[in-house]
Amino acid sequence: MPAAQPATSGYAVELTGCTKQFPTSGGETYFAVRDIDLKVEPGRFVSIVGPTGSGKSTILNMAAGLLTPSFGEVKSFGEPVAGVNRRASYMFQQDALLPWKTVIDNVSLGLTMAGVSKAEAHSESRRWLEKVGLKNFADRYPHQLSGGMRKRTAIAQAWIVNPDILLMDEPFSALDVQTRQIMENELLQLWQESGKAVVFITHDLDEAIALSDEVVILGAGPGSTVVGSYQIDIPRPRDLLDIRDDPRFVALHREIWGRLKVEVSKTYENAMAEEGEAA
Ligand SMILES: Nc1ncnc2c1ncn2[C@@H]1O[C@H](COP(=O)(O)OP(=O)(O)OP(=O)(O)O)[C@@H](O)[C@H]1O
Repeated sequence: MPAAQPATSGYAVELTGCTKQFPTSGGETYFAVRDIDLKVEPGRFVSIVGPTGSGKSTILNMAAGLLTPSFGEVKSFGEPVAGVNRRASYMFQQDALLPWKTVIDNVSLGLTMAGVSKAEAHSESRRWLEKVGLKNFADRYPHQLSGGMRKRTAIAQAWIVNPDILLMDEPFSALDVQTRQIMENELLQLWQESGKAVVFITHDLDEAIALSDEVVILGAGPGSTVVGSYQIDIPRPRDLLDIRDDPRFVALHREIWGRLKVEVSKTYENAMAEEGEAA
């Protein structure tokens, strides 16, 4: 199995002064994010929350090495990220399961692509399928799974390669509320015993507070920047099914939402103004 690479010095993810601009169809430049500083220590769970279009996915893509910043620098464990960040696995909102492959072959993919034999990859996949409660579904195809089961498969697929960093872009947003809370609990259990860094994007402030050690807030775009960073000092282990009644959760939610709602309102007002101009 590919062992986790030795943790060299530095943060698991470190963005310094990162700006990303895109060309617009009118030949102008659009600043998605500006001067982003983000530091994620190894083993920490950090969520990024912000209004729609504030650049959350852009930041995650820069951490993954899928996008290069226009200005600034991205490092992972002290090394500049050039090309795909090999220390990280990525989990998208839409899972990346291959419909023509069984669950076990989907989970094995990262290992077989790394040159591990199919027998060994299957044996490791079975261990992971047991961990995520899918051991009796190894021979099913993705279309035969519920939404929660697909997410469990995607989690096993991302974790089996033993990355040091998990980059998760709204992984549970398509699930119903109950399944989502169960998946969040399962993710936390896996993460707690793993020592991996997680960067988690969500629109849902409840989810961000419940899961994280730190919640980072992005401001309204264009040219979004980090407008707040909050340490979530709710003790672990946490039971996510009851955490929303915890007085500390309620207090943190009030404080962070007080900041976030200003940015959400600005985004809404900007969108209305643009619609007005276009009319
Ligand atoms: N490849 C691209 N070309 C041009 N503009 C882009 C590109 N990718 C992103 N953008 C723009 O950059 C801004 C930030 O996009 P991004 O998807 O990172 O935001 P987000 O916060 O993840 O959005 P959402 O919450 O809606 O998922 C948006 O205005 C988007 O339209």
